[in-house]
Amino acid sequence: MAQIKEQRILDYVLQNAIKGNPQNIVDAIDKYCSEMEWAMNVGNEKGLILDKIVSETNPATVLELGTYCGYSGVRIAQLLKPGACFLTIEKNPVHAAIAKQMFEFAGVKEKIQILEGSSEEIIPKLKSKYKVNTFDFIFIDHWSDRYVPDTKLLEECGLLKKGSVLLADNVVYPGAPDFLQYVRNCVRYECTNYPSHLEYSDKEDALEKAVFKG
Ligand SMILES: O=C(NC/C=C/[C@H]1O[C@@H](n2cnc(C(F)(F)F)c2)[C@H](O)[C@@H]1O)c1cc([N+](=O)[O-])cc(O)c1O
Ligand SMILES: [Mg+2]
Repeated sequence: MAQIKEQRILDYVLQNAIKGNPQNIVDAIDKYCSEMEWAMNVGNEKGLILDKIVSETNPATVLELGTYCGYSGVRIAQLLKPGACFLTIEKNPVHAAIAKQMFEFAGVKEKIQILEGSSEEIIPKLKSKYKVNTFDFIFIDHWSDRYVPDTKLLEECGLLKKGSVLLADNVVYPGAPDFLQYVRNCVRYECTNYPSHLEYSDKEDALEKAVFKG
């Protein structure tokens, strides 16, 4: 038995999913986490909402905060047009190593770059070090107490442009009340709530979309 849950999820995928088939890998993670061990992947119910919003946005530049095992990274990467730039920030080196292997197995490693470190240290360097101008789509799925400070940091660093789409997971459970309060009361965002359920659970949860108005 692998020593940590995230390694067991990766092992299950490597042994049971079809290499180079992103959707099959996503389905395998969902099967393992619904039948064997719960894990904090966005899951399929919220994942289908994520897919729809990514497809509608058709982003050329994507940022994800909170890679974890790479589940949402694989979901998003398979929807991106050729040449799109996808950066994902992960603070935990063990999670980053697992996600890297997940992306390799899924065949999306050329589409997505894992940046290891904290958001507060990496976001200010994105323009200079990673040649990013602005992001078309940002998926926020890290610690909920970082949602507001990181959103403000993205604004301050000039990484948002008119029409940039921010999509935040878990705004109901575990909850991000200060984020909802911030984006819903700020004239610079147009917000939409997408009620759903917590992954692999019947608990209520929701995604919040906040479009930056410039
Ligand atoms: O805690 C949850 N998510 C936190 C997610 C955390 C993941 O994001 C990474 N991170 C931390 N900082 C950064 C950055 F980017 F700042 F560097 C990245 C952490 O190392 C971890 O891999 C969660 C919890 C529940 N739940 O039901 O408890 C359900 C969910 O869907 C969840 O996402
Ligand atoms: Mg989440």
